[in-house]
Amino acid sequence: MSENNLPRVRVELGPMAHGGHCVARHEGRVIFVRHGIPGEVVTVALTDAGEKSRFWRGDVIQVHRASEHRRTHFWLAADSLKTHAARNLPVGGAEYGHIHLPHQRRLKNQVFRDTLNRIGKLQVEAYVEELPDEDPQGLGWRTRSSFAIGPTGVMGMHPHRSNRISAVKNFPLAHPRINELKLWTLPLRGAQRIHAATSAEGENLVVLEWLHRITRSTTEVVKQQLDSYAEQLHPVLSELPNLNVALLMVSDPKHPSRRQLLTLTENTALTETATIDGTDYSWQVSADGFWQIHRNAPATLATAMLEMLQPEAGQHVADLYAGAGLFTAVLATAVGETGRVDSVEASPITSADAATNFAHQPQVQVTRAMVETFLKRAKTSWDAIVLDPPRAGAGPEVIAALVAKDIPKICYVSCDPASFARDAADLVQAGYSLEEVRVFDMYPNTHHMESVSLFTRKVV
Ligand SMILES: C[S@@+](CC[C@H](N)C(=O)[O-])C[C@H]1O[C@@H](n2cnc3c(N)ncnc32)[C@H](O)[C@@H]1O
Repeated sequence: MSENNLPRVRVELGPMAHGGHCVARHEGRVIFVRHGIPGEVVTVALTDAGEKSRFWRGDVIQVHRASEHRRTHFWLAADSLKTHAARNLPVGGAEYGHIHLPHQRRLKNQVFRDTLNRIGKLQVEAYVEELPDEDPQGLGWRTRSSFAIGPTGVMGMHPHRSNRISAVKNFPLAHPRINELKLWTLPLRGAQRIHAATSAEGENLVVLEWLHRITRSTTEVVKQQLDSYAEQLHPVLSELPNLNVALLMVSDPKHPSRRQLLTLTENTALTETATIDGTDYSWQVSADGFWQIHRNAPATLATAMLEMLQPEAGQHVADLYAGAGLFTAVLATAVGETGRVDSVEASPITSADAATNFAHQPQVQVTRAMVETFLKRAKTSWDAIVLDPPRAGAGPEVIAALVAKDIPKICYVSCDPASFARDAADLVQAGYSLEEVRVFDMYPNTHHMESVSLFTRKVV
């Protein structure tokens, strides 16, 4: 038994797989092992090892033959060797932190290539690119971070696939301005989550969240709770540096659209800015609206999209899964007032941000709709589209609708190689060529990556 009283096995680690674990075998069973590096010989504490399970899961707790690419983890809370030795579990969110950064990128290369081959039967050579102005250790890039709050008011994070909360203060992947807020010193007891963000302009945002059923009969109770919490928080808020937006939010865990808010500041949204292809842009992004989390992601992704799609003045294009309109803004500049951009987003909050952001650009039409529904209703087609779906990907229904529209160029922005491989295979099967793929190390020290790809309609 390990220090955590978990059963343990000694194995040699095989290749890195999609999801951030190495694949190992023990007595005929597959084990998904986190916190290792392919080729290492390690002892694994089994965190999930049901007799009937098809495969097991575990964490490396001891290294017998170390990879030359192993380094001491930069963060104790996520260090598997040290947390297990202290009878604890590593928190998620920095599961590649024990690997030198260049080797993290080599592993992501291999995972991207293998996933596209295994799921999509596509042969793709991609080189994982570092973002401009990246920290040498890959730290301090997250402009958005969320933390759990325990029953005693302690701020923390969850270990992988666990409900436990391990206390956390400074989060090395978070932007230094988020750590400077010292969120753990706030009176947090009673709340369930705290979210923080810092904009490109250096303005900060804090949202305290409670999970609570919201019905007609609880509305008044919830309001009283928020008012009483606001009284506790008011004196502390003035101490927080550059605080631009502070919000208390109660969300109904069963009905995510039911929320009650109390705003403690004049503003309810951050202003994000970026310079792309020589033009300065700004976007309003609401406290709980979507924005890319790496500080250099907006400019990097939008530039890659422009280079691939090369939209021209007068064209009719669409930005699907548009969020607050990162790609919409640069597309609107490219097509100009004689062109048209359809910007489609399902979230009411983020779509309202987009409506505000493009209120004075007649060439942009913002539509709040599910992409599936929008495509079914659309009577026209487009010269080119951008597709930036959530992790689950666009899916067969959307891909089939796009194929039916016979769109010459599709730029697919993806944060998940597996769903991208499935959708890419469907596009290729339907007659598109995968012309170009770029993969970005947009989430250093985690297993995640982002890709931007261009598909063109084959001329027959
Ligand atoms: C990965 S984000 C991209 C947002 C934007 N392109 C950006 O870079 O800021 C995906 C967006 O799709 C939205 N979304 C998710 N499912 C959707 C659907 N079925 N139809 C429309 N929008 C959806 C989410 O609310 C989110 O804003």
